[in-house]
Amino acid sequence: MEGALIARDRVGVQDFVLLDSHTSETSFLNNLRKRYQENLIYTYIGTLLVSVNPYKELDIYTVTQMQLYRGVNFFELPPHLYAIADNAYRVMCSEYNNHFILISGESGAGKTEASKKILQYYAVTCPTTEQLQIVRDRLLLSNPVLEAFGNAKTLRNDNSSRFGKYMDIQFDFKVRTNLMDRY
Ligand SMILES: Nc1ncnc2c1ncn2[C@@H]1O[C@H](COP(=O)(O)OP(=O)(O)OP(=O)(O)O)[C@@H](O)[C@H]1O
Repeated sequence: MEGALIARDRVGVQDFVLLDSHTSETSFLNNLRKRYQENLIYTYIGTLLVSVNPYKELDIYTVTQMQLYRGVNFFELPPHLYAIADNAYRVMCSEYNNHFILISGESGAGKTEASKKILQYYAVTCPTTEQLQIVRDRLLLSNPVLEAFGNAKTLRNDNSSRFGKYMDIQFDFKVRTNLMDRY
């Protein structure tokens, strides 16, 4: 499964830095198009992740995929949001400092969906306790409430967020250190 996934991802280059003509816009777009046609929506530029909205459900957000990316070094697996999320978590744990993930793009690019997928990743893969599970469920359920009040249909996006979003996820140090060996 893992081998097939990695082989399938060898379409174009996984990292724009590896393009022969890395300063050419045409090569950049060709690589993006080639990968997109194979449903490979993620490509790195170093540690930055470029994403193209697939506008269809892809089977790349399963729990199996989450487990695959958990604790694995950034460049060992095909580019994915989960690699970004996992890397931020691991570096936070090892360096004892705050990290942020900045998601930007035009309306309809997929920012909101990406932020939800990152939350889901943390919900599934991070050490937890019974009490934390309640907070986690509330956090995930807060999205539909925010969207009910703050989203609207526009020409570009049927579910456009009409507000900026800042999410602050705080991890409990004790839980983290107690359960760190499981990570
Ligand atoms: N990874 C994805 N897989 C499948 N569909 C997606 C994905 N990302 C986005 N979409 C589709 O594209 C639509 C628009 O995405 P989203 O609302 O996340 O865009 P946005 O960048 O937050 O836009 P806005 O700035 O207008 O709020 C989603 O409602 C969903 O149908």
